[in-house]
Amino acid sequence: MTDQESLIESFTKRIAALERENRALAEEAEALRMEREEARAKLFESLISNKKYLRELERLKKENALLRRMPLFLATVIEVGDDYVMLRQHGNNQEFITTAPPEIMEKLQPNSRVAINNSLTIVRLLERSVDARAKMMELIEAPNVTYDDVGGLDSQIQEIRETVELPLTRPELFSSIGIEPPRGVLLYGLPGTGKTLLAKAVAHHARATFIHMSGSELVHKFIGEGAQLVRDIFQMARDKAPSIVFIDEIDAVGSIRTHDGTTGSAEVNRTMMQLLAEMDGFRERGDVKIIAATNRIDILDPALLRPGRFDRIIEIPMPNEVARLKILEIHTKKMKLAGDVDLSSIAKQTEGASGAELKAIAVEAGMNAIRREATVVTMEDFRQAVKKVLGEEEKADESLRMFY
Ligand SMILES: Nc1ncnc2c1ncn2[C@@H]1O[C@H](COP(=O)(O)OP(=O)(O)OP(=O)(O)O)[C@@H](O)[C@H]1O
Repeated sequence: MTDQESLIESFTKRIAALERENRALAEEAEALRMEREEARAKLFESLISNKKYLRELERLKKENALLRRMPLFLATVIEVGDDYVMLRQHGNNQEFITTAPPEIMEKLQPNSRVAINNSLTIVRLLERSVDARAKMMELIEAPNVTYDDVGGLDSQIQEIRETVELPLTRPELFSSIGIEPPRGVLLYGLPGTGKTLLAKAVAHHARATFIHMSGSELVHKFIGEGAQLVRDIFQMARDKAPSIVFIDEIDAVGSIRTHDGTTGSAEVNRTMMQLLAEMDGFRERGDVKIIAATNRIDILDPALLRPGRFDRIIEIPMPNEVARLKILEIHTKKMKLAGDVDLSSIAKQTEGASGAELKAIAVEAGMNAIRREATVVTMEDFRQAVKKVLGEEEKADESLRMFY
């Protein structure tokens, strides 16, 4: 082969290779073009569906706004399942099963309060009311206070055991004898004498839920909501039964002074009427008991004291010397006391001190020891504590005298 011929042959091969390469590139370009077309078609499709979704969203928003404007009803959640909610409607107490949008559903819990529309669908979770209710009451499953923590109230403990504890723990005793179990008691006495403590101890021994509501908070903090809150509290007591509803400062709700004809008094009266209705509705439900407490039995509305409302009215007295010693022993049980500490002599010197003040004396004596960086509490720590706790009160009394 001549040089020229071999040159031609090599060119021909090169041309054939370039042609193959060219074809491959053209095929690749075609595939890319197809892919781009497909992507463009998909984009177009999603733009259309996006528009459709936006329109649907707009429609749902309008519908939602409309639903929110329509009168809504109140209900309390009883049970939450995976895809259902059981509610009890306020007012008619009807129970039913419904659903809620996922964002509400995940926040629902038993006892949440919700707004429902005409078709009984949940449209809102009412956070504020629930918060208010949670703030105003203390709920303890079974308080860890026992009768041993209560000093000097033996006969009162005995009475409250018969009227509150026994009907909760042994209801059959009452039904077999054929008498109606007591529904509740009223404790009255000066501040700090152990009324709350005693109520908690009963709840402990009866293994009952302790629901604490403050009469004065009910009236002063939750203006306009009192009656509803009373209803809610008793509903919760029924849900958490066996339970004890402890109404502290009941005089704030049920005092004779609340009948002065003002708007405020009408509101307090409504709360009081609701309370009486709840108490009267208790006849058949043996597993919810009421313990009410007051420092001012003298101003209590006679309607509350009428027979049949409270089964016993129990006085919680100021502790005498024996009781004061018992209370001091209770509150110094865990303290390291020096050999010279004579609790009986402290009990003698503290005439007129309440249980709460005796506790304050024990705590203050402990603080004195800590301040001295000592490891035991001495009689001198107690002497100073008595002076501080009871002395300050005298000073306070003196300053009050200016107003007499
Ligand atoms: N009899 C008592 N035995 C032991 N501790 C007591 C006694 N009385 C009061 N205390 C102590 O004082 C604290 C306050 O008492 P508590 O709240 O029970 O009084 P209260 O009668 O309910 O007062 P208030 O009428 O002001 O509500 C108790 O937690 C307890 O530590």
